[in-house]
Amino acid sequence: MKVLKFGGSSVGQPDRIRGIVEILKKYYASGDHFTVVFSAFGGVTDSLIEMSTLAAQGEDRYGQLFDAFAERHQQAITELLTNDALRRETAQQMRRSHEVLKNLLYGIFLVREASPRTMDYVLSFGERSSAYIISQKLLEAGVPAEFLDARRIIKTDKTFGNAKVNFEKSYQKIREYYSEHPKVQVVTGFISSAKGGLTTTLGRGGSDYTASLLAAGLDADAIEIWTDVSGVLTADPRRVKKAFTIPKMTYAEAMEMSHFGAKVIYPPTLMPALQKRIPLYIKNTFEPEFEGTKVSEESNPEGAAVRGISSINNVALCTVSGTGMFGVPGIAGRIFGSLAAAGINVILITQGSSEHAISFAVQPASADAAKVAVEDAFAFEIERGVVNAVKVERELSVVAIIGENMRYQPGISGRLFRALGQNGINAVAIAQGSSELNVSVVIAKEDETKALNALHEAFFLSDHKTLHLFIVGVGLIGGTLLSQIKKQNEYLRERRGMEVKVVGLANSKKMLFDAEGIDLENWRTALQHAETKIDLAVFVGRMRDLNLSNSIFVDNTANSQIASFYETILDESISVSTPNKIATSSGYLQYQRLKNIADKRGVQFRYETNVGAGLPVISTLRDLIDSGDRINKIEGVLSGSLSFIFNNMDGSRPFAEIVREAKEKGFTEPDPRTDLSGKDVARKILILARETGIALDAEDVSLSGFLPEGAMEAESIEAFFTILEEEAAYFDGLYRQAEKDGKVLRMVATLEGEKASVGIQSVGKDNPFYTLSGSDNMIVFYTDRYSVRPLVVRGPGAGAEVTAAGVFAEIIQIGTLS
Ligand SMILES: NC(=O)C1=CN([C@@H]2O[C@H](COP(=O)(O)OP(=O)(O)OC[C@H]3O[C@@H](n4cnc5c(N)ncnc54)[C@H](O)[C@@H]3O)[C@@H](O)[C@H]2O)C=CC1
Ligand SMILES: N[C@@H](CC=O)C(=O)O
Ligand code: NA
Repeated sequence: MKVLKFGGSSVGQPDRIRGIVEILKKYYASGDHFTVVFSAFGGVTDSLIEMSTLAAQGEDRYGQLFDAFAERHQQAITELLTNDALRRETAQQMRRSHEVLKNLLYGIFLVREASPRTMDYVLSFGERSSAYIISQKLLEAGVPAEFLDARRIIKTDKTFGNAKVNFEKSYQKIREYYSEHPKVQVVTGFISSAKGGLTTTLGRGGSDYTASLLAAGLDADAIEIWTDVSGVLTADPRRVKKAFTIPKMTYAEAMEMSHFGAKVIYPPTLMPALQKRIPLYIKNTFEPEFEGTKVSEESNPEGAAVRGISSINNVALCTVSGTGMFGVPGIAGRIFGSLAAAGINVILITQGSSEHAISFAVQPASADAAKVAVEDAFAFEIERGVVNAVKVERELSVVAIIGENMRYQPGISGRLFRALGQNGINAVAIAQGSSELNVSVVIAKEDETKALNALHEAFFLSDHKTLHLFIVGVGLIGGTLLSQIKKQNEYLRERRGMEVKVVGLANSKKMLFDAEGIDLENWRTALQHAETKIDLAVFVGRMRDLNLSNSIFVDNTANSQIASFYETILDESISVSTPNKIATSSGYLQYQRLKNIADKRGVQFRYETNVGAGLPVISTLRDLIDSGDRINKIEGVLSGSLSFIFNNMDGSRPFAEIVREAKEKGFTEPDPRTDLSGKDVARKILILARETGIALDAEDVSLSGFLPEGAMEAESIEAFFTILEEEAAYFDGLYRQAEKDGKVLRMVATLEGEKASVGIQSVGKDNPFYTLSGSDNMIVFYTDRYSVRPLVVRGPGAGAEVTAAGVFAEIIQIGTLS
């Protein structure tokens, strides 16, 4: 025997009922024995409450509500039943029943009173109507169904509104009734009766309770709760898009999930079934083939540690503290005794081992009453200053991870707090049940959704996460990065379980946001037509307000203003990845500060492409240092554009033309003067010095350039090119001089001890830099371990594809770390 229950919105409309009838026909055909419980049609219970409230207030508007109620049921009969005789009979029976309700409401209207006892009677019309109509429909569909008014079998006391069940008597009645009625019983949920035939109701979740009582009374094999969601999900799908159905969970886990807000089942009412260990299935009326969730006593110590994540959206945290609490027995008893006496429900309790403070969370509406209750109880101590006034903090949420297997697996809390920390979410209070069934953390309410998503990723999708990118600068590097992301997204999704979403985009004119991810097919047009002018303060504000997990800010500009926002961004616990060298090569203190803020916030500040573009230069240096090597000297060709230019000088073309080509190939900075002056190289060796641990500033790098005097005074890039053209002979002379000696020109940067220098050199065949070609960079590390032969990193050190790829790889690394 199985007990099925269909509730609320899954019995909202006639076509949904037809779907349920299909499900039940299959059951019947399969030969299974079953009985089925129905709630009132969706919204009906609320409207019954409203009409009786209006009637009790003497408002004759109740009549309109009643008419709509009667009409809705008649309509359902007309739409559902096709057999004329059956339809007429059903309609008539309903009219008779509703006539009673109408008289009842009139009575309420006359005496201006709807007592709980009367209310229960009024409410019973909801379930009696739905179950009756559906039983008739089943009959018509060929299922030998029979309407059963649960008042005949479920017996309670007279606590109207929330009656206490007399289990023995009810079970006996259930067994008797079912043994005498072999047809498929279609039962009213929620309603019951007390001595004298008085109608009672079973309180919140009442129809689940009815199913549970029937199952216990009949020693059923299973209960199926059919609803409009696909079982119990790993998290609330409205907040966590990637939530998925939990296939199996224990009763204890299900209870814990529902305590923390998962509204799918209401376990207190399921107790009778749980006591008899009857497994419970939660299934979706809209997806009947889907397995849903099985709740039973089977535990699976091998399975995932965390079963689900849940939250309570709005709580207040009250803290009782004071020196007078230390080592004094009975304090907790008095606090919670006073709350119980005031009828205040406590959601969560935490106590520091110092015993100086006890905090508890309550519904915000109870916070003031809780404060008064506890302060009254401790009036004497408060007066003497040994206990402080109760502190109340509001606008908080509780998030909880739930699972029986947590007790077998160490490191769960570590993962929990790491996920929260990396997303800048502060834990206001922490509680862990000693059963280890849940760990709850109180956080700011505004962080709730982000926390749920971060935790969901950390526990369920460790091989699946979404990175949220905010990209400023969509020129050469930024634009290339976007097309690389677009091309690679599918691979990342499928092979790395990583979704890269660009949620913010800006150039020097406009900015654009889409929390669902900007379409990378059309971003150019979308950005061009975006409504909002660029304002980086506003951009950063949006990042903060969107509050998305795994947010990364990517700066693909060469702009110093953008760089000046890194501090705020990192402080918001958002990682930064950038090819822009401004922040890392400006003031040393600011550079240090950014690194420290990133450390403090547990986020990443990364800029590998600052030196050698996509080549692994900074990471190699870090690895050497971290593993205990000592850097004695770094020597390098660090400019891709200068490399290209020198490698292409052969006396046949004017210098300016080669520089133009370097610019067109995307090797130069947006302003090529930065490259040609040697400034870009100076910045790079400065960054390497800093990474090595040497506190240098830009003016400490000695730079000797090779441009003719006055060239850098050019007022624009074009004017600069004109000078380069005019000075063709000068550049040709440089080349010819080197060539005569069998040498080539190289701009070489050196860091030795604490001295950094940059200058042009003519190098011969014996020099390792001689063989470089194209836009090659070469960085040579002389260290204690690499002393006889140095460690060398070499390859193209500029260009759109390699640089964007370096940024992209860095983004993925940040994502993997978070
Ligand atoms: N080209 C290369 O090989 C390498 C370049 N880099 C660095 O990459 C960065 C980008 O270079 P490119 O893409 O060539 O520059 P670009 O000039 O092509 O693009 C710059 C982008 O930044 C935007 N932008 C500028 N100022 C802005 C502001 N105030 N607010 C918002 N957006 C602004 C522009 O609209 C444009 O979209 C530079 O910092 C450069 O040093 C680093 C390594 C290699
Ligand atoms: N303009 C730079 C690009 C890399 O930072 C260069 O030429 O090396
Ligand atoms: Na690099």
